Amino acid sequence: MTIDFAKEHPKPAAMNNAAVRCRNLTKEFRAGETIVRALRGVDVEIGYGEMTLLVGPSGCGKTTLISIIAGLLDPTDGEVEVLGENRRELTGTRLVKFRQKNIGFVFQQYNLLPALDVVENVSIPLIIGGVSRSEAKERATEVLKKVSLEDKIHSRVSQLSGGQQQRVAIARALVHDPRLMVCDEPTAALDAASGHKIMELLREVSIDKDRVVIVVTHDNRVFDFGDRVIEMADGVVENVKVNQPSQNKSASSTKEN
Ligand SMILES: Nc1ncnc2c1ncn2[C@@H]1O[C@H](COP(=O)(O)OP(=O)(O)OP(=O)(O)O)[C@@H](O)[C@H]1O
Repeated sequence: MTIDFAKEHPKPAAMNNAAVRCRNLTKEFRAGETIVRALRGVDVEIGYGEMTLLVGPSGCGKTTLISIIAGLLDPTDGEVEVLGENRRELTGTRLVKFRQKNIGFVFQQYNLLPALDVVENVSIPLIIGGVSRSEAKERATEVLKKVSLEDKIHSRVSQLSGGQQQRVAIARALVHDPRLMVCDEPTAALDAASGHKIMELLREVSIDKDRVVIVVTHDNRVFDFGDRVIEMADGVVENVKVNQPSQNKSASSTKEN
């Protein structure tokens, strides 16, 4: 059996300097006799220096798309170019090194290690990349200052609020200075004020001509933060909305969480 909801969708206009380009991207998962077409021909471009939101109903393929872009999943077919590299040519050790150098992934459930303190959690990507423990801790402390957690560096993650844990996860994704940050539902578990703070932080990260931030979200409270909002449905891109700069909200009135 094949689950498919084929529709015709126009190709978007080409961007001069895209950080991510997907052309006719497909992804199929096989579950026994059933093939699920999670992506059914995605055409999309994402620019540098922009915060891009990926929105759409549950099961429309958002996590699958960002997982392919971040090199965590292989596509079934189609073309993907990420930061100038053809994804097809990134395999094995090359792919692992590319990810370590260029990609920061923020998971919805944070995926922090409870046995380690905050600074140790944030140091992990550097230590895996071969940086000494002392230098890793120094650099992790610098990033934790940027996310306003310098007073929590020796706390256990279980002692932090949801918003603070999300900031630790963002610090961990940022610590190796990746050019591409991918965040899966970063505000889903947070109250409005904490969610605003997280989006403000991601916006600051995205304002860099060499950097890209992609945020998957269901959370319509944060839609105005995106420079570009890509709407997906049934495994394809349905619509791309470009927000005017004035529409991108400031969260100056946000409370401390
Ligand atoms: N490993 C897998 N094996 C089989 N089917 C999968 C797998 N991963 C995802 N799918 C299916 O692919 C489709 C797209 O899933 P995906 O997680 O990308 O959607 P999503 O838009 O991120 O959903 P949500 O917002 O609920 O996280 C769904 O039908 C899902 O059940």
